[in-house]
Amino acid sequence: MSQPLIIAVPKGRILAEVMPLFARAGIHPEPAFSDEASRALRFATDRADIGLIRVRAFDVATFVAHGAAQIGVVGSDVLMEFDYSELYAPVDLDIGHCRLSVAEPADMAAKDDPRSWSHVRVATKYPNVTRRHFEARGVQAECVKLNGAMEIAPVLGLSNRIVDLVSSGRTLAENGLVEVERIADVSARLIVNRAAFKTRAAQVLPLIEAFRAAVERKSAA
Ligand SMILES: Nc1ncnc2c1ncn2[C@@H]1O[C@H](COP(=O)(O)OP(=O)(O)OP(=O)(O)O)[C@@H](O)[C@H]1O
Ligand SMILES: O=P(O)(O)OC[C@H]1O[C@H](OP(=O)(O)OP(=O)(O)O)[C@H](O)[C@@H]1O
Repeated sequence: MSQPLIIAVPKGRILAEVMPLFARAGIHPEPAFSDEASRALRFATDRADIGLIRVRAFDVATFVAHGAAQIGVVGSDVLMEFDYSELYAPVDLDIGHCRLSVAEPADMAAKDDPRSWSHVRVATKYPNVTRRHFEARGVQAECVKLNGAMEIAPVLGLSNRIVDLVSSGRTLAENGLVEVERIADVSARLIVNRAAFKTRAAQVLPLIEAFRAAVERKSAA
């Protein structure tokens, strides 16, 4: 038999939504996979031809782009940030919905007009997306790279604005911030390494179809 395909899945918040999707696609991981306390990184499934690895959300794209895993599940926010040409994203999985937005302190927003900006200092986990977004409208963005807790940066003077994911808006509100511009809507995608897509088509294509059908079954339910 050929080598098992490796699917990279992000730990953290998407995992809970990924599990039912995998079940609908006919893939059942060993129990330790959904146990966040487990220290294992690699997991078997009930299919001998499919193994899973559980890695950080931003690293899923890197593992798949370099061919260390052939398939992955990752937010479109991560794909936008890395822009890897080695990745093909054939299926929108309709999970992990949120948006990537610019936010600033509420008192600043009350007197602010985004059309007047020429230079902004932004704390973000997404410096590439942020620079591209502002460049497209003639604004120079100076980015301070953080890996989390962006919302605390403005009040401490680290930046005057942030670019981060927003879902309910609760994190912004509890930190005195308001959303002033939406950069993109985000959802999780199935990604495939382009080389594996060609060289292992017999294994990869049925799996893409299984995930497509799993998403359709969910929206029909
Ligand atoms: N509030 C949210 N609502 C819905 N989806 C979200 C939300 N925040 C993040 N996501 C999606 O989940 C992915 C992983 O986010 P998560 O917050 O679990 O990562 P993280 O904890 O920052 O990851 P890590 O600690 O591994 O760097 C994001 O890339 C995004 O696509
Ligand atoms: O609009 P809300 O519903 O409040 O969601 C937005 C928050 O969710 C994400 O963080 P997460 O909770 O994943 O924690 P993190 O800072 O560890 O990434 C994101 O970075 C925001 O901080």
